[in-house]
Amino acid sequence: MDKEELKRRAAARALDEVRSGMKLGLGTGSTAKHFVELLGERVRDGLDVVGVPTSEVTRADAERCGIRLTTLDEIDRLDITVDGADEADGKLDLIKGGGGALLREKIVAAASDRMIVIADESKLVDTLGRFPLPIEVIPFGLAATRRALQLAFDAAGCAGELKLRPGKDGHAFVTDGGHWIVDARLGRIPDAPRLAQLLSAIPGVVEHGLFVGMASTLVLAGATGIRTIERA
Ligand SMILES: O=C(CO)[C@H](O)[C@H](O)COP(=O)(O)O
Repeated sequence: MDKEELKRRAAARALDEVRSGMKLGLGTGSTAKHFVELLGERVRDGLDVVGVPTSEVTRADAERCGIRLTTLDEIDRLDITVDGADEADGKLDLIKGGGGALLREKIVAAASDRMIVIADESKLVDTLGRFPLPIEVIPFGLAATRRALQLAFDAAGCAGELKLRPGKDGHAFVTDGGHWIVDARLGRIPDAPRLAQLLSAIPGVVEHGLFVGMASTLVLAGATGIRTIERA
């Protein structure tokens, strides 16, 4: 089956959890975009929800689909965030940020009672790390931040090359928050919670793409059907 069809099926399954009156976090990426489009169809049929987008791209998509939007300055908590992931393991820890929206995605997920992750089954891995780990950094002092990152990788039992993410214009990719992203090719992250802690302690790191203990449900679509994994 076509991968886009699998992503849409996972998105449709997450939509089953949505009720009128809910406040929703709207993720970023090609899978989350399916959710926004399907949600838009339901809104046109009368579903009353309000959303907080996790990127300017998702904001534009949601507006185009007629979804009412708000901000985390106007409301306290969200009922559910629905977002994609670059990788997920069996404990529901994630790598996110392939689309560069990890900072807003993490802020929105942290403000949500539930985070439902939607993906095709190729995103499920035994150990995180095959997908390069996105790390959002401040441009100032980048070389010092890179050295601190390598020390953190050593301390967490992993190693790998760091690459500044290029943008379309050949310069560095700039996030919605005005920062840069370095992608760490680690191959294998043996202890994601430990690495997450070490990365969060580096002054030049704004946020990193390890989402540890945040997802409540993982919806995986495969050729044989939908599998749902709940946090233990
Ligand atoms: O974290 C993300 C964006 O920052 C996305 O959720 C992640 O990259 C997955 O994207 P896709 O659904 O296109 O595979």
